[in-house]
Amino acid sequence: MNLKPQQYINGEWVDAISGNTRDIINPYNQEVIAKAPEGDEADTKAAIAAAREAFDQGDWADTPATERGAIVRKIAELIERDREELAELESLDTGKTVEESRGDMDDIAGVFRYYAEIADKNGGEIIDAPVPNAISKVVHEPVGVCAQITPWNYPLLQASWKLAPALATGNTLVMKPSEITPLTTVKVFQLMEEAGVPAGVANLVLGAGHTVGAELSSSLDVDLISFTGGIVTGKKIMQAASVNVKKLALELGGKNPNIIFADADFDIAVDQALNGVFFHAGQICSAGTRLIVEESIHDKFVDALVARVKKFKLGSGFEEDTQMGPLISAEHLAKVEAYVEAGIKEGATLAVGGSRPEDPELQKGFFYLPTIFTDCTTDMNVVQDEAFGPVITVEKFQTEEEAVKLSNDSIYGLAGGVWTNDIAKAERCVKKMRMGTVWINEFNLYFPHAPWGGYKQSGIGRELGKLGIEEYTETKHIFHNLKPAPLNWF
Ligand SMILES: NC(=O)c1ccc[n+]([C@@H]2O[C@H](COP(=O)([O-])OP(=O)(O)OC[C@H]3O[C@@H](n4cnc5c(N)ncnc54)[C@H](O)[C@@H]3O)[C@@H](O)[C@H]2O)c1
Ligand SMILES: C[N+](C)(C)CC=O
Repeated sequence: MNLKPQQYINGEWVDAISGNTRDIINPYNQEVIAKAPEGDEADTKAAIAAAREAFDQGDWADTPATERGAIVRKIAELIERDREELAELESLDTGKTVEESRGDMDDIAGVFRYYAEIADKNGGEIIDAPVPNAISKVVHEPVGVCAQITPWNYPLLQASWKLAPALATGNTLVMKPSEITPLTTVKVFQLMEEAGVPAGVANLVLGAGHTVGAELSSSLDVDLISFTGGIVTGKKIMQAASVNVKKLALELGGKNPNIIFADADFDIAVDQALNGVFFHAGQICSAGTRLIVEESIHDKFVDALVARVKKFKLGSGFEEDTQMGPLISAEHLAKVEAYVEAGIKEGATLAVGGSRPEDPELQKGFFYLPTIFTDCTTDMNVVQDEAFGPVITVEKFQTEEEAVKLSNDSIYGLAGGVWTNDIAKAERCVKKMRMGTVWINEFNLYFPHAPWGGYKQSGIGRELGKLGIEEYTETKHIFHNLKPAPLNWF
């Protein structure tokens, strides 16, 4: 690996002020692939000061949006140029297959391109004011200094959803990637420098959540915090951010229902139900881990899933025939194991999986077998809690109303799916499903043009699409009286 992970503060590549480092581990074999600086509060304060100075004294916010858009477009081109290197880094760091990482890199370049194109199409509007001799206009301005905190499962993809709109709209920023998967974010900051992002505009601090993340959340010099990660952390950030009433965007977890009606195309629904969960070993916020299957096809459907799951090829993300890689860390593996054990104790039936694989080749990695639980009911923790691993729970339903009711019985509201050939039924269901994204005869599809985010405890705000730009702008009303006159009241 050629990359030397460093922090990027005020246009300089630097180690941690403390000199501390953290080992970055390959989850496939536990080898140390890099040593990253372990920044802390001091590094974070320096990065915030640089971003503050660049916003308050620099030219970035006043740079014409077409010019900012051109730089964002250049970043997309550089990502496309270095696609293979980025994909391999992402797979080394996360364990996901290189094929998946290549797809991520294409999505990421697409996000930068999308925001490059709409950077200069966020103009204001003239209001028809209800008073004569006046001009009343609404303009959109950058929010200021943005803190951006990302998780380990889609490190660069989640970063791109924040970086591209923030830069396109003239903000300055400090990004903190997950401390265990910083590599592609470091690389993309190199590309941002090459693309011409001015010093101080985009800063990168590497380190832990309770130090770097907490400092970003509680700083009085940060105007907005955009966070993607777990619900527990999200709540802590929301509390810390109240110190100066920061603008807040939270993309949190999900426990996503996937409803299968008996009239769905059976083979397609089976195939997509598997894809909906087991990509990246289920470590996807929108994974369709909660299957809700019509009773009349339940047994046949589960049998078909189990038969397919037994043939999954687990292994290195760098081998072409690998379908599923390892989990991210020993700690996360232990969490998934505990979740499955708790499910068994609660009375769910293990249809397949439920342990680590025995294959000697896989013993050094954090592998867990794809797992399916049947006989599940909504009162079980295993149905309510996010496993964030390769585990499906299956519930049964008899009527459309029951299926919808089950799907909404959750503190989460990120995403959900419905499989049926009855168009009216599909539309009735998705209208009632309380989630930010709902797919009909599809699962887990996302693209830059459509907004992404959660209802209920899955978050606040939206990324992607035009709403993704709105997160990074303040709206100002300017009223200009062309014929001022005294009121003669006092
Ligand atoms: N809604 C979405 O689009 C989306 C996308 C990806 C992941 N997720 C969610 O992310 C979670 C998995 O990611 P994770 O384990 O990295 O989440 P996490 O909450 O543990 O960590 C996310 C980030 O927050 C930082 N952090 C931790 N404690 C912090 C604190 N006190 N203050 C500030 N920052 C802190 C971490 O260092 C990391 O960078 C899952 O719940 C998943 O559903 C959601
Ligand atoms: C938002 N998404 C689906 C790309 C990743 C969630 O973990």
